[in-house]
Amino acid sequence: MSVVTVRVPAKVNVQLAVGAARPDGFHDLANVFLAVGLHDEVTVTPADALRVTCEGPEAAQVPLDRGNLAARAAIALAERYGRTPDVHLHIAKDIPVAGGMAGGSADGAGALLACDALWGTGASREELLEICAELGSDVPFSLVGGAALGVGRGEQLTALEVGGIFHWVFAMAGRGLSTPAVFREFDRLAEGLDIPEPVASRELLDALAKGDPDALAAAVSNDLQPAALSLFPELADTLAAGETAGALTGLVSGSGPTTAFLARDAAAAERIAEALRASGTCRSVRTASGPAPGATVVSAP
Ligand SMILES: C[C@](O)(CO)[C@H](O)COP(=O)(O)OP(=O)(O)OC[C@H]1O[C@@H](n2ccc(N)nc2=O)[C@H](O)[C@@H]1O
Ligand SMILES: Nc1ncnc2c1ncn2[C@@H]1O[C@H](COP(=O)(O)OP(=O)(O)OP(=O)(O)O)[C@@H](O)[C@H]1O
Repeated sequence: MSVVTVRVPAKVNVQLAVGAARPDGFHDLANVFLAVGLHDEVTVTPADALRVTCEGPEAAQVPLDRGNLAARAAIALAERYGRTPDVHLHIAKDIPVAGGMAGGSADGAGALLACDALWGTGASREELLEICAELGSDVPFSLVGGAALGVGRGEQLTALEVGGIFHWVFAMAGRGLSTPAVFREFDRLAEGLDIPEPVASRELLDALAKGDPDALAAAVSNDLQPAALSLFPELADTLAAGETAGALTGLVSGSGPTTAFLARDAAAAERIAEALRASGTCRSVRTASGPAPGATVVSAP
């Protein structure tokens, strides 16, 4: 009997520039991802048939059928290598569900790497990244971690240099937001407007390379934020509470509704977290720093 466990980080989008809707319904992006130290762990064990279980405070919201991204990853890898995906996938979930932090994508990348190690397929990194891109736009980044610019629908990655550790506070909201619904709201708000091609900000890339939190705070942006706020107006109160508490900046993480606050250092992050907890404007608060490594095998036979 063998068992493989893979640890996978969450992400925050420090820049999310969104272009007009494409004919296939997706949007071209300039998506600057930063992996942060909140993790899910996916453990894979041989079994008689494919089975998914999940533990963690939000486990009840995670689908356990073949729609789970971890199950889809196992099926995709098995198909490619002409075998059956007879495994038990267990997810220890710490990344908020439907929070805009790529929790499902993390489980997809984690299951892929875990099954690959268990089955010894010998798949190349490129092949694994190709399967990730088929599973979802955020999944390739969950595999590679660190910091990267994603173009196309976000799946075509270039690794970015990061010159320091950035300290973040994440405020989890009382309910989730659906990613497709937020993109649809973006389209509605963009109606009649001329949407420019999405491009990465030079100032932002320089701030990351220098590891300079003040410069990063001045350069972050999220084109999905107005859409997320339109669907979830109370997020404005959370953003205001974080900024009042001394965050260098606050923004919606990806499609939301998690809000992310950049702090100057770890002590400031703890102070901001305490103030956010006391503000009553969010369900829970976590601190985490980044960049964090991508999907990593932490225990294997
Ligand atoms: C908002 C982000 O999390 C930012 O990193 C991602 O763009 C979303 O990535 P994801 O959750 O992996 O998204 P996918 O599973 O690929 O797509 C879900 C849905 O989001 C919308 N979508 C996603 C990515 C993209 N570039 N354009 C889109 O319009 C589409 O409606 C799509 O059907
Ligand atoms: N392993 C999984 N974990 C969580 N949700 C999953 C998983 N697999 C499929 N889902 C489905 O995907 C939906 C979105 O969940 P997820 O946690 O990935 O959102 P998200 O963090 O907002 O994603 P992203 O930041 O990539 O847009 C959930 O509501 C759930 O129905």
